[in-house]
Amino acid sequence: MSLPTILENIVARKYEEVKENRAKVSLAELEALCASADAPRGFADALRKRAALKQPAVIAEIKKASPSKGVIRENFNPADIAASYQQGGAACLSVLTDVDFFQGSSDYLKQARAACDLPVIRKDFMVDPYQVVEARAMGADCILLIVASLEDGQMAELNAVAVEHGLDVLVEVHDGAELDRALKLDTPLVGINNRNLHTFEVSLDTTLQLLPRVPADRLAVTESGILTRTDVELMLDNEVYSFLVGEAFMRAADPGAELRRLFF
Ligand SMILES: O=P(O)(O)OC[C@@H](O)[C@@H](O)c1c[nH]c2ccccc12
Repeated sequence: MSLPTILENIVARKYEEVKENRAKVSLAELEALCASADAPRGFADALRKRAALKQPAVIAEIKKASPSKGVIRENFNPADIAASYQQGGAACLSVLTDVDFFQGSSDYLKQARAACDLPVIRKDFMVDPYQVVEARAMGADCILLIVASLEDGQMAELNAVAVEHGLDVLVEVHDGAELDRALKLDTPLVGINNRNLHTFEVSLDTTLQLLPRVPADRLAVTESGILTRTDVELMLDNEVYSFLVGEAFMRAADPGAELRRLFF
């Protein structure tokens, strides 16, 4: 038997976390919180608007640490970073809410969203409809579905709950088989993760190889490992306008200024 990969460990922990959270706040209570939450800001629309003009549509990520890199940023104030990203020209934000592996928090998402006008994706490992409702209750505008960690039926259910709650969905793939499965969902945003979540290997070729197989009515978002102006130009030359970038910004003293420098 082979050892479980990090993705498998995270997903196993998520099922436990959902149980713990449900014992503290019931689904009915979450639904009530959704009713009083700020209206969704239109995550997919914000990206589409930029991409239609052939301008970079950047989802700027707020990430303190990751399993592959350890602590990425010490001076970590989500509200300041969010404001800086908006100044720098971001189209949307991504906030890690996973506590155990990424040192994230739902409070970070709330603080970041309150500090700007940008739509925000809850970056976490969704395995249960409870987490989708929780996402909307904390104010998220979009959720991530990672095909590598979900069955087809689960994905369809999570997607349906998201749509029902006014959330957009970014469905994330890493290879052709996952892309085929992702395309069964009726969602406009397809994320191509250049980082393999089982091995952590990063290659921008992942995006270039899968891109021809993304139908014209979907928006491809290249995710992970975008570090230099050369990386950005490679994507723009291939007509990829949507980007999800974390580390390159998080390591800069001024994350928004680094966004502007890399993209505009
Ligand atoms: O920091 P990077 O290499 O710019 O990557 C950002 C983002 O793509 C990455 O954090 C990510 C992509 N998919 C994920 C799924 C879970 C956690 C994190 C991720």
